[in-house]
Amino acid sequence: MSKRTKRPIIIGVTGGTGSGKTTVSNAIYSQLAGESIMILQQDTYYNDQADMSMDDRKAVNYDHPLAFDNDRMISDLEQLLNNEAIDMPVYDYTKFTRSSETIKTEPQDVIIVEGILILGDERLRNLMDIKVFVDTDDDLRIIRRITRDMKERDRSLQSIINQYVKTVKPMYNQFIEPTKRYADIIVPEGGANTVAIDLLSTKVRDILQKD
Ligand SMILES: Nc1ncnc2c1ncn2[C@@H]1O[C@H](COP(=O)(O)OP(=O)(O)O)[C@@H](O)[C@H]1O
Ligand SMILES: Nc1ccn([C@@H]2O[C@H](COP(=O)(O)O)[C@@H](O)[C@H]2O)c(=O)n1
Repeated sequence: MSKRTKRPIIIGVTGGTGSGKTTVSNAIYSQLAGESIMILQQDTYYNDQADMSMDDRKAVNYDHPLAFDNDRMISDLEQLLNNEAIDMPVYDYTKFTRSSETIKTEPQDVIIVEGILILGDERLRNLMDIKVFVDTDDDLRIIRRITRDMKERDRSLQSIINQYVKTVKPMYNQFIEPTKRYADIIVPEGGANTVAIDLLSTKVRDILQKD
């Protein structure tokens, strides 16, 4: 596989929590195995909260645009676009902050940018070639989130319900759902939508082959 000389292709994949963004991104990644491709998750760019107490960290509204360090994410993306490696942050949900380690990440021809609020920032939108909104019913999303957060993010059922009612749902309605209008493609049902995943992978392969 030879590397392209052109600017990398950036695909933005957004949608509410539990909609299937990670599943869709991983499916596109797998379909394009053999190509030069990487995934950059917005979650790893949550603000660094190492200096805050655990109680204060738990009280943060993680579904508000100000919870993210978009400046760093944009600067990392620009570095990748300039063909430079980045020190990608690592996020630890169980500690509610970034880990002290970073992962040295080389630039790739295809960059999938995935996260709940990536289309809310015009600077991020302007970097994307294809913008995808994964659209899944709210009831399915909360069911999936409960299962996942109890298993993978060390959360209790009660804490998930409290957070959902207090911030996750209202912020989705206020900040995330309205970004659907910026999407080029709306994918119902997320990872189960193999037709949409095939179409997206074919489109990206097509762009790569034309260069
Ligand atoms: N179509 C599906 N059917 C059942 N479970 C799913 C489906 N898609 C995703 N999941 C599960 O739901 C959870 C959330 O999916 P994920 O892709 O991580 O969503 P997001 O990244 O949007 O939060 C994960 O545990 C995942 O395995
Ligand atoms: N410390 C944190 C950080 C984020 N969250 C929640 O994660 C959601 C976004 O990630 P998805 O994979 O579900 O899209 C977001 O809704 C935050 O509420 C958290 O609970 N704790």
